Amino acid sequence: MGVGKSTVGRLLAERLGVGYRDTDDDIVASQGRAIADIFVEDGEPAFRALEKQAVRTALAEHDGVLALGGGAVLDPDTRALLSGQRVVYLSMDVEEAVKRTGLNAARPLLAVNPRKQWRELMEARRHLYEEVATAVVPTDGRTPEEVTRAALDALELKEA
Ligand SMILES: Nc1ncnc2c1ncn2[C@@H]1O[C@H](COP(=O)(O)OP(=O)(O)O)[C@@H](O)[C@H]1O
Ligand SMILES: O=C(O)C1=C[C@@H](OP(=O)(O)O)[C@@H](O)[C@H](O)C1
Ligand SMILES: [Mg+2]
Repeated sequence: MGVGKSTVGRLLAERLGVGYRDTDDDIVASQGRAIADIFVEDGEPAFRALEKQAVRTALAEHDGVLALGGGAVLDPDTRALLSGQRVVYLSMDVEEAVKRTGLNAARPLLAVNPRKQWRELMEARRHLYEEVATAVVPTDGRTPEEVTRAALDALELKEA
């Protein structure tokens, strides 16, 4: 969360001259509610079910760059769908994460004690990110443009 998937995903799509899509945006559009409201009103399991369907639909319909939410990889079927795709894992350390997400109430899982929550989520998820990734791109101390360039290099893709 907060590493720059949505920001860099959009830039990467621009550089490649392909479309961009973000499963969180798809969920917000189809539900007509913010992510935080879905968590509060329906709970996390309901959000994960929507997310699983959103990823499945986007992977079937969309040919370009797709940004996922940080928890999408928790679902084993989603991880299976990602195999055979180019998947970039953007990484950062906890202090950078707190800077990027600190004052933003849009991420319900970081609403209370963000530093501790972020560390715990990463401990639980890091191996899943590593499992699905075909490229790992560190983002600490890099601008979104620099991260995008590093992602293009890691994927061995050229700008359009
Ligand atoms: N490389 C970066 N350096 C500094 N800030 C960044 C960088 N990438 C993204 N951000 C900022 O961090 C916040 C979270 O970015 P976002 O793209 O929404 O992350 P994600 O989709 O991974 O949660 C935004 O305010 C964004 O402008
Ligand atoms: O990591 C997570 O569990 C989540 C990440 C968020 O997306 P970003 O990773 O784009 O912030 C969003 O899907 C939701 O708040 C849950
Ligand atoms: Mg995002």
